[in-house]
Amino acid sequence: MVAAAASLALGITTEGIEEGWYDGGSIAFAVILVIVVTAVSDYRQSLQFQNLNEEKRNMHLQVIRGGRIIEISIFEIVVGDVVPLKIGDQVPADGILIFGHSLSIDESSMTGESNFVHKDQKDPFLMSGCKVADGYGNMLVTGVGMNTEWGLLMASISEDTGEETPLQVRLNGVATFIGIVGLTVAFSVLVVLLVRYFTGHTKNVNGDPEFSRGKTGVRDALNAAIKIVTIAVTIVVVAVPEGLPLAVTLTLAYSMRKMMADKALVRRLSACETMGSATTICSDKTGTLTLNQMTVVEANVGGKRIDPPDVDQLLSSNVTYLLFEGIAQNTTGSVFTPEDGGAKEVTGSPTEKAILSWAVKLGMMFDTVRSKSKILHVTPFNSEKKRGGVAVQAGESEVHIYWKGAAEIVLASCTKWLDADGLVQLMDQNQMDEFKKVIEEMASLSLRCVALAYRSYAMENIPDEEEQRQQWKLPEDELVLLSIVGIKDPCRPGVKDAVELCTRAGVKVRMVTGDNIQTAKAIALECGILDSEAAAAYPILIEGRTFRALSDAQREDVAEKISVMGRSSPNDKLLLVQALRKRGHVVAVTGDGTNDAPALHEADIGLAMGIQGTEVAKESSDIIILDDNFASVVKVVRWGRSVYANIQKFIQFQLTVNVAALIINVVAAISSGNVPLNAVQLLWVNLIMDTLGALALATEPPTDHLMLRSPVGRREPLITNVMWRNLLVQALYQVAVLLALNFRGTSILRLKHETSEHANKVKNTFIFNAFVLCQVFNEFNARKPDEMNVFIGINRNRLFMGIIGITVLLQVLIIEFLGKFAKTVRLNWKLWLVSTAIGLISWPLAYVGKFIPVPETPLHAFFAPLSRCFRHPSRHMGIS
Ligand SMILES: Nc1ncnc2c1ncn2[C@@H]1O[C@H](COP(=O)(O)OP(=O)(O)OP(=O)(O)O)[C@@H](O)[C@H]1O
Ligand SMILES: [Ca+2]
Repeated sequence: MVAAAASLALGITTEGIEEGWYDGGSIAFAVILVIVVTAVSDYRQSLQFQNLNEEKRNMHLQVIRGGRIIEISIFEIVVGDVVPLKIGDQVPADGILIFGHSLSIDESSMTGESNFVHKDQKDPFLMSGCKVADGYGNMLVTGVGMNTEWGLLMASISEDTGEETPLQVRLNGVATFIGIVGLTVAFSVLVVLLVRYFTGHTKNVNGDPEFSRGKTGVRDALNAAIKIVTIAVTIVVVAVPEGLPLAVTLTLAYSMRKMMADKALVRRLSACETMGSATTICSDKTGTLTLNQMTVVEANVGGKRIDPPDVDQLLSSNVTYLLFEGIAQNTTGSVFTPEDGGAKEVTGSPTEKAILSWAVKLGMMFDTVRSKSKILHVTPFNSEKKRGGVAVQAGESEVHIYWKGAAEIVLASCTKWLDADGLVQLMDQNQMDEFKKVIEEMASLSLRCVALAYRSYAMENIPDEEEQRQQWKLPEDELVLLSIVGIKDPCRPGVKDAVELCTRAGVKVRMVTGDNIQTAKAIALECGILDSEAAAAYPILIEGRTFRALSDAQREDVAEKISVMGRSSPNDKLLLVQALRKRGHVVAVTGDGTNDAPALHEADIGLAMGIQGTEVAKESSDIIILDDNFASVVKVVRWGRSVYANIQKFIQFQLTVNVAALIINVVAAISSGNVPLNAVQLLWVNLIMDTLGALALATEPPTDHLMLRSPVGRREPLITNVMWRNLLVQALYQVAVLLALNFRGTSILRLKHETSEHANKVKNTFIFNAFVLCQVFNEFNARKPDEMNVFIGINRNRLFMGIIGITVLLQVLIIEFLGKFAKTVRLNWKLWLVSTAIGLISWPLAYVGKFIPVPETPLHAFFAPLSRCFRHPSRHMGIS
């Protein structure tokens, strides 16, 4: 802009207002164009991010209206709604607790203190934005939106989306490096040109020196000096790759938007690109690899295998009474019976729903059973303990304690069992083995096993005081086994293919599940995580507690081999992630539960489940998988790789232009004192390669090719050897052709018979045109740095074609009609043809160039010893 203003002022004073404004005007215009295009695309990006943020805040939750549980968006919640809360939920509005058990709330987001606050009748106030740390309950909404504490808090904080991703940081490094090279070169050119001019070494068209002391006026000298400065400034502008950050934001924003359609909501921008370099995925089983549509298909009650229709004949009423009471009271789900006699609606977590539906089929009347007894105390289910219990008052002084949870864990606490006639039998070793066999059989059918047990307890042993009762721990020994149920949760269709895709892409898939190890194995075999029964041995198949017991070093060794971890607690997941990361893996982890938060946090990319995931898990995650599907996780990998690849394409394209433009201008400036590409032309080239190039290359959709190579991991350099090769081949070609034209152009182009001034103009215009066309054709090459056919899928990328079209159109306009601004002259059709041919050659050249083998070791590794040589002595000196 300074150069523009200076040359505008000078132009007008020297050549008059009519003619003189062209020079400065066109520079100003070019600069303004660059600024406008950049600003517009920046603005569009920020709009998109806003939409995504809106989407991020749009939580779905369940509320009770008219006794019925319905699902609504958080924006639709109103005062008077009753909201059921369970562990991991975020309190969606301000409200008061109307009933609850062991409910404790993490108010750290409001108060900043991270201790849990117990909520009951004495302290029933719930503030929106807080998390449920334990227990469950119902709250009545009393305030929403801006009328809540949270709303007030949020209004005072504006969200910060200006974070820089690791890729951006790395790119800034590259950009700074290129910028410094550009500055150095520009400065050298400036010095050389100034020296040459003022020592009278430059000749005008007539062959006389342009400057001779005493003869040349101050104004002419100043004019020339400004021109030289303008050239230097332009070289800087060309060299500084300001399009790089733009390309990153463009790619990320484009991918984010497209990923939404692929059911992945990106919470942290950098996760997109990190996901591309993931080397392993630790996936949940339930809901991610399976459908999370659970149904009880096997059941063993009273030691007998039963099917719903003939319960009455098989089981005594005593058994069904205990069973139903245990199921109806020891649950966070519910059954709603519509008044008009429609089908019963069962709600709750999938496991709960399966068990409730099964009991309903057996004839359980949910409301009736619930009203018969009173809940005294609850120990909610969590993934750590893998069981949940409840104490209910059954009679005057009798208390029943029910437990429900992971089958073999509950079974281990049983000392008796209830037979089909309702008689309590002692659990001898034989019977124990019998039940274990039942569980194993169910598990090998890939069923999730849940055991139900109970015990009687005397009322007087339970603390009377409400407060003491809160501290009271439900007894969990000497249980009487009631039933073992096997719940089927089918494998998701498409998961097998997704796993295979990952394996081919060099990304190892590991299953980490809270489920029984046999169940886990059966599902892993089904979806291809384990390829054979034989492979399913320690340590490929491992139980959480075995892994937990290892030493840190052993754990690292074992972690790499693990394919399936069964009966894991959320902490085991964390240990696994830590071990893998220590081994240099880039780890992606999926999680749903509240206790998964640490593992999600620790992982390079934490993926939370959108449907089953708790708010806490979502908040610790980087990406939310909206449909809980493993296949979507794999799509995220694909997108991540595409982000990385697109940036690489753009860098290759841009560096080629940079290197070529710099070399040409520097060589020409130093040898002849003139540059073939002037300021306006260079600005135009800059626009093509920075802004338009970013637009064209950043939005390449991902291809399957991306999933055929191994992940880049943590250490691979941004500019690979393959890219250097492609880049150098093209840059050398361009430099050779254009320099030949620059020095021998008049004879090569048969311009001998023209006046030398015109010949020079035609020559320079031709060089400019050929240079731009080289870039246009090379833009195609940049699409596929490592594939032979650079045109695959080109018709699907409309934006790319559009931008190429616009670039060519503008180039024609500039040469043919805007010659005054760009200092060009019209070219005849022959010259157009020749310059197109020069550009076209870059296609076969790129093809042939790809046969040049490149070393595996990254280029900078060769320089490493060199730079170490330089660094060591100085360090030595520093010490002494
Ligand atoms: N609501 C529940 N009540 C009692 N027991 C349950 C309940 N839900 C699950 N279980 C038992 O706990 C076990 C593991 O639960 P956990 O929450 O750790 O795993 P998950 O998160 O469901 O599975 P994954 O880790 O594969 O996603 C299940 O195998 C089941 O036996
Ligand atoms: Ca889980």
